[in-house]
Amino acid sequence: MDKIYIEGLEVQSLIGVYDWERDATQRLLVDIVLFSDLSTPATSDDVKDTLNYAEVADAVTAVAAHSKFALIEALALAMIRQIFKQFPVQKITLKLSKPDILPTAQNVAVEFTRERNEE
Ligand SMILES: Nc1nc2c(c(=O)[nH]1)N=C([C@H](O)[C@@H](O)CO)CN2
Repeated sequence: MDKIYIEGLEVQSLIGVYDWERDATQRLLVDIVLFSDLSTPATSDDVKDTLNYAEVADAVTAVAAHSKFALIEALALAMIRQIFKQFPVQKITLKLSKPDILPTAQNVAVEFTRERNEE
């Protein structure tokens, strides 16, 4: 299956388990793989025939901005659900990173792969 990638998308969200995380938004990074047959847009050269990655990035950014989850797991799945709601994609892999949170680790992240109707 062909793929569209969105890598290192920076978003802001109110996220975290602890009280001190509930006052200000934090920087998160999102990596997304959209599994989609790209044969038609590759031939037509028309954005109407494909998943517009700019629109997907906007949708995910909005989910982050308007949510208040404790866990990055919950936010990641909410992002996947919104993509399935708005776009005709059959399968998604989404990795959500919280890179600024642990002083002794470069990154922490969760990753989900889901197919439409199995979230
Ligand atoms: N599996 C997870 N573990 C933890 C999370 C999380 O979202 N998923 N979050 C926290 C805190 O909010 C963390 O970011 C600060 O220690 C702890 N563990």
